[in-house]
Amino acid sequence: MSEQLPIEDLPIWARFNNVGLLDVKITESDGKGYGVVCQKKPSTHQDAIDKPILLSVPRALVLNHDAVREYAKEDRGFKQLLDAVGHRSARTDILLFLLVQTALTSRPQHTSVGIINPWTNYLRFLPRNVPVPTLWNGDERLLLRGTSLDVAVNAKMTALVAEFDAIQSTSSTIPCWNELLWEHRTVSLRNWIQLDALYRSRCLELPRSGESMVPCIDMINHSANPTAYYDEDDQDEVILLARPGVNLDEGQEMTISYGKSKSAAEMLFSYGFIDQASTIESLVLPIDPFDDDPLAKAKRVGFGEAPRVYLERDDSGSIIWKSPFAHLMCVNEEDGLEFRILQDTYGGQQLRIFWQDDDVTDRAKDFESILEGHPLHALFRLRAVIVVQECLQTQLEQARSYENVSEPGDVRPECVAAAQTLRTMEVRLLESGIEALEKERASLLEDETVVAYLGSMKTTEEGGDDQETDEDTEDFS
Ligand SMILES: C[S@@+](CC[C@H](N)C(=O)[O-])C[C@H]1O[C@@H](n2cnc3c(N)ncnc32)[C@H](O)[C@@H]1O
Repeated sequence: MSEQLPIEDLPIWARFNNVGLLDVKITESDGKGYGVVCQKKPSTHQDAIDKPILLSVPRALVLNHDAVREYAKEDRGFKQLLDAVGHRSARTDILLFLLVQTALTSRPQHTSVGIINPWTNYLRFLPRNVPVPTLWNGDERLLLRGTSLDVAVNAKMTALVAEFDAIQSTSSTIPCWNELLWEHRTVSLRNWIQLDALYRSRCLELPRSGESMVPCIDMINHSANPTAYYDEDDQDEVILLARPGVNLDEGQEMTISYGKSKSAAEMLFSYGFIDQASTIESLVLPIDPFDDDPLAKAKRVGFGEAPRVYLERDDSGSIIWKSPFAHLMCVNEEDGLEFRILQDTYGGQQLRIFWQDDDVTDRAKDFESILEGHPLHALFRLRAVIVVQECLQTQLEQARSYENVSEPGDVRPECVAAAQTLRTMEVRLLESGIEALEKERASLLEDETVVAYLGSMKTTEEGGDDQETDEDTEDFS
């Protein structure tokens, strides 16, 4: 990337591009990078007397999937690139656009491809370092061991490398793009990782236009008690407004909420910080089918998404958990589960999941409710409870084993602190989760269908093999 532009020059860029920095300025904010500060008590806007507009951005500057498609209509070269390596997701198309802008800022003089637009220069104002873990160094990422982000961040790094390699290998076969992007090493994997971090940490969910990057409004920081909010007005602009009842003073930092339902792990992953005042206590963990389950592969493929356990503490302090896959893991052919390969109309084959002879493939994500009407539901639930409890226990042991490990090598104190906060929050939730599951297990063991089932199993086993103990019988559940 070419040299970063000083934030003091942003008002000039804003004026050229019709961005209204009304009563606000963008400046350094203590420990949070840049921020938006109220310059004088906001004046009222003619169209909204009681809603002072603090910042307005023309729609033409909003960057989202539609904007990238529009840009491709004007720039045939970019369309060629997009057709060759894009159209995989909105995110990758937007990152591709930003990668090209990055290259254009340090364009070798003789290249002709690529059209300069307002984002080419805006990108030069954005911070090079975003504190998200994908931009932590290898030693810093080790700090995440024992947290739910360990696997997630490693998987993300692998995905970023694969995305970048695919773009490089295909686009280097197009001479003009090879010249701009690769011949002079204008962009690198580091740029791709930076752009991914910028996108994730600066994307806003606009009420009408959906996920978008909006210049200048993306300079506003988060608070659990925000003073401002953004909206889209009838003049086709994205605007920043003071929240009703908020009295802004000169010099006061404006803040918005980045969302109330994000976990600590999501906040750290997407934004690089954890605000304990606004995160919900929740956790997502991977879960693996039993090694000795002959249907393990079919269950994984048929389920159609990564098997997970979701754990959350709700507003009243109660623990809620959910894991449709754990329920699927715990039923088998003898319970009424079946997998069939069906031929589709195009001659292809499809793996379908059947439960009690009903095709439930399209409802697999809701396998917990599928089991609900069954007479042995309590027994299936008990099996799932045991599986999930074990999963939480393993994660808790891992988290604890890294609690007092001394920090490896070259690590920044802010990364140590963020990883520590995450681990502490996750340990607390895991402990509560295990306790709640223990109570549920005890109560299910008293359920009359479970008692009857376990009793019948015991009788059968005593008849067949005198060596079996009560404990073995219980484990079977
Ligand atoms: C949308 S940008 C906001 C502008 C940003 N501060 C900048 O320098 O460009 C989001 C980033 O700002 C920082 N940030 C925002 N709110 C924060 C907060 N409450 N505490 C710490 N960092 C914050 C984080 O680095 C986050 O990834």
